[in-house]
Amino acid sequence: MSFRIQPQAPARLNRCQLFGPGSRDSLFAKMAKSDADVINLDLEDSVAPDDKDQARRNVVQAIGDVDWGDKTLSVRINGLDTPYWYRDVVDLLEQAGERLDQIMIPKAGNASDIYAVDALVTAVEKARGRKKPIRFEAIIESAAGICHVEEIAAASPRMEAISLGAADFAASMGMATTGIGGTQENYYMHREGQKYWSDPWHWAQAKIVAACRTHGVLPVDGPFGDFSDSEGFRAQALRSATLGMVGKWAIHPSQVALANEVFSPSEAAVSEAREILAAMEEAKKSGAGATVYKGRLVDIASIKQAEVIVRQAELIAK
Ligand SMILES: CC(=O)SCCNC(=O)CCNC(=O)[C@H](O)C(C)(C)COP(=O)(O)OP(=O)(O)OC[C@H]1O[C@@H](n2cnc3c(N)ncnc32)[C@H](O)[C@@H]1OP(=O)(O)O
Ligand SMILES: O=CC(=O)O
Ligand SMILES: [Mg+2]
Repeated sequence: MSFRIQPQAPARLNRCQLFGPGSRDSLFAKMAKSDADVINLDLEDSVAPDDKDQARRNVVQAIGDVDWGDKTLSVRINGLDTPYWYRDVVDLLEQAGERLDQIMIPKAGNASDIYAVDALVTAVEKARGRKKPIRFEAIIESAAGICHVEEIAAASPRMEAISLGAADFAASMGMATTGIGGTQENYYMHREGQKYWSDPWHWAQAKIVAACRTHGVLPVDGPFGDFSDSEGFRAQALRSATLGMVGKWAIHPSQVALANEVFSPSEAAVSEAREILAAMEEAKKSGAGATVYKGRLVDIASIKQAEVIVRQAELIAK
């Protein structure tokens, strides 16, 4: 056991991140009125090359003009392999108001990618006297990104969240699919005439969760492309939550309520967690480190497990 205490991830709700193209400004007010905890205005892959400049102008304007309530407001800039990203950063920080909370860095491949954006953001913040430091979120969506996810999580004190981007990740890995997340037809085990579908995203998700938890960053599941398949979305989100992720993207408004539901602990789960904490308090009085709750072992580790659920419930109740 390391003597270093595992840092807490930022105490903010991140159950659903709703995306919308920066080129579709008619969506911004609808996004602001949604129940998503985080809004991602996109300058990257949902915006056609010819629309990049207009999308950037739309987003700069909307950051100040739209009432975003108490949501975390994030803009996805273009990748560092494009000619657009530096202009995204400079215009956002020079022209958009202090309401902007976060910049999302796509296709992060190593810590130097985060360092490069950090250097530019830091310079413009100082030059402009911006009071609120911009936070970062990154997307792991390449073979390099997943190999270097731990150094990416640790790359800057600005880092607050990391998502898995299933579409670009699949392409970079050479995966034989055009699906964005979810069950893949050909990824199954076979036994006695039956197919048992497995989860090709599992290992990448688990690796992201471990890197994030090591460095106090929020792990988030990315897009689920088939927005007409709500049960598929729910199943994917439940698996992500079980693995330790705190939320999931919505690429259509119909996915917001689903994500909020899955990443909010149920009343039953919260009651059970509180009962476990109470049972352990009783055990402590008699000097015991372990006791029996509903016929099963609970011990000091169970306190930490229960606290994860209670902390999330308290954040939601705020
Ligand atoms: C792999 C990746 O990089 S994922 C991240 C980048 N991708 C994105 O940002 C895409 C985000 N989503 C979208 O652009 C759109 O939802 C699309 C293109 C998928 C579908 O758009 P539409 O065909 O307009 O969807 P649809 O007709 O079902 O919309 C229903 C309603 O929701 C609204 N709506 C659609 N998308 C959004 C959104 N992202 N946020 C808020 N409202 C939305 C529509 O304006 C419409 O509103 P109305 O009932 O008042 O007319
Ligand atoms: O950017 C997201 C992805 O899935 O790719
Ligand atoms: Mg992508």
